[in-house]
Amino acid sequence: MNLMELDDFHWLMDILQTIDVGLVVIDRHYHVQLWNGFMENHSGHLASHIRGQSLIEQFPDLPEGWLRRKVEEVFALRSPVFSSWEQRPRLFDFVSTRPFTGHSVLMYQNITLMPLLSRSGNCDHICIILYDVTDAAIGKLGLQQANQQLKALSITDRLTGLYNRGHWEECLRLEYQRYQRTSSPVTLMMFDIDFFKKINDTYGHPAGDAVLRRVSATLRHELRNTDIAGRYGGEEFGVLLLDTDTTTAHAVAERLRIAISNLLIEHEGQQITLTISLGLACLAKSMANAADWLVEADNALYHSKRNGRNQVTLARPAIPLREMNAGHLTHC
Ligand SMILES: Nc1nc2c(ncn2[C@@H]2O[C@H](COP(=O)(O)OP(=O)(O)OP(=O)(O)O)[C@@H](O)[C@H]2O)c(=O)[nH]1
Repeated sequence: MNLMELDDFHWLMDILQTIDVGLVVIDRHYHVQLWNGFMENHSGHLASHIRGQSLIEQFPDLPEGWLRRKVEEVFALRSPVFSSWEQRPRLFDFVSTRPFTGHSVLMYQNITLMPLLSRSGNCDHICIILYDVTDAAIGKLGLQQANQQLKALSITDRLTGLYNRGHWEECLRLEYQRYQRTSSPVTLMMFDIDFFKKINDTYGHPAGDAVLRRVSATLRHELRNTDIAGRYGGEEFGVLLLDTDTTTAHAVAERLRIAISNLLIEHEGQQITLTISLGLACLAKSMANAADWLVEADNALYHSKRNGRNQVTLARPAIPLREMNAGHLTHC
């Protein structure tokens, strides 16, 4: 090596040592041959101590199975392999201190595994290149989280926490379409608080809001996770009871009716009781679209209202469910 080449070599070594990227060279037995300054700083292991040692033994937390698969792939194909933080957040559990917030988090890493060929063309070593992409990853994750929160807000009714009308109607259309493919029973339950205007007028609007929140909480408590509940209007609610035929839907509706009629809502020293009227419509092939389905359930609900409130009616033909219990069960 002449003097010029020696200078070049020293510069290269300086660069490798100080570059803000992790560089590790391993042989076929996973023994470390090169460990640069970045790796020393973040791992706490000096190059002089780790050189010649097994990477796997020195770092028991490494994802060994994943690393071995990737390394063997690089040796076999003699071409680089890349893994982004989105596929696997990190190879080494290094802590990163974020410059702007001073907040410590585990470092997110992009990884490249590169085959190193000897002058005779053999591939007996691999270089692991490790990029600290923590800031980009945290930024992207934050954005994703903000987008999820925005989406949740855009489909949620502020007062009750149930789905808002727009999103719930979208679910109604999707369930209608799903039924065309699967024909599995699905029942729509619409209900409305009885004499809600009187509650507002007697106890005040904030008390009315408290009633709406409590009714929604009771509804959530009575439903299965798969049921889809939304606030349809002021004091009207819609629930899609999935995989539920008329008989089961009736049991759900009655349970809800009784639970609501048993509520005693305390608001600023006042005790409020209430009832609801319900309508059920099991989806049938004869219904031309989701709007038809909704009309059927709404008609059943208004039948309950006209018939004295605090009761359940099944659509087509409108039958109060008290009669169903007496043996007049009609399926739609
Ligand atoms: N507190 C409160 N009241 C609301 C809200 N949205 C709608 N309302 C009220 O709900 C009441 C609905 O009254 P009506 O449509 O006459 O129905 P109702 O008094 O429940 O009578 P029936 O449905 O026939 O039993 C109106 O007074 C609305 O102002 C809300 O978000 N909060």
